[in-house]
Amino acid sequence: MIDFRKVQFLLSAHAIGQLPAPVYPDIAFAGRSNVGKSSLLNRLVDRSNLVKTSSKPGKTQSLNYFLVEESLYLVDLPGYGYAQVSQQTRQSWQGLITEYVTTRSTLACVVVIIDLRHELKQLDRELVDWLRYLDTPYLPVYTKADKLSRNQQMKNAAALDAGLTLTADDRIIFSSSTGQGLDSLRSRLSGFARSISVTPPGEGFIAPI
Ligand SMILES: Nc1nc2c(ncn2[C@@H]2O[C@H](COP(=O)(O)OP(=O)(O)OP(=O)(O)O)[C@@H](O)[C@H]2O)c(=O)[nH]1
Ligand SMILES: [Mg+2]
Repeated sequence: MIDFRKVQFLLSAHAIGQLPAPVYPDIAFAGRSNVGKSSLLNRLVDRSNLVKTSSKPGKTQSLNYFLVEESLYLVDLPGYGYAQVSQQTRQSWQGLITEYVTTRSTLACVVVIIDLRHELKQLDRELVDWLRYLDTPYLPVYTKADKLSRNQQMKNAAALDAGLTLTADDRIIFSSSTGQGLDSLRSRLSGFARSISVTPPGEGFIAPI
């Protein structure tokens, strides 16, 4: 399994042209603004503050790349569905994410992070439908589980599963606060990372003379 703790910040991309060379698989983290994407990333890599989090929505505004163990990129995406930013800003985020997901050939998985406390939101549904349509691998993660009793967790997860037409095996119940679901998350993401082949740096095609 990949050691997610061997991680370093690489770069922040505000345009597709700024992405790093596709020499490792990408795992991207998507979800509504303030759902806990950056917190999940910090828990995944076992750092309290590698990725900046905030109680105010709209914190992450670019594609933030982290490199794990010279083997994998983790990509923190800006959140969607936050009404307090201007229409123009929202559309430029949306445009960047759309272009990223549709063109990044080494995208191994989009982790779709959903708040376990709430009913399924239309934007979450649309994201999952869109990823299915594109045939892009994705992993739903229901987060903030620590805010609910075990009973309520099961009840809410079943409702989200039904809304997304998933079974319990297809998703993970998670908490960044307690670490619930962390082992499953790491092992599923290791599997996704192995599922696509990329050309590692230094092993590019050499033209015959
Ligand atoms: N109790 C609890 N709080 C959480 C959890 N995950 C995130 N939070 C809190 O939710 C708030 C938002 O977390 P972030 O990780 O910054 O959310 P984000 O999705 O990256 O937000 P944007 O970058 O603004 O889109 C913060 O106050 C976190 O402390 C969790 O699993 N449990
Ligand atoms: Mg964030």
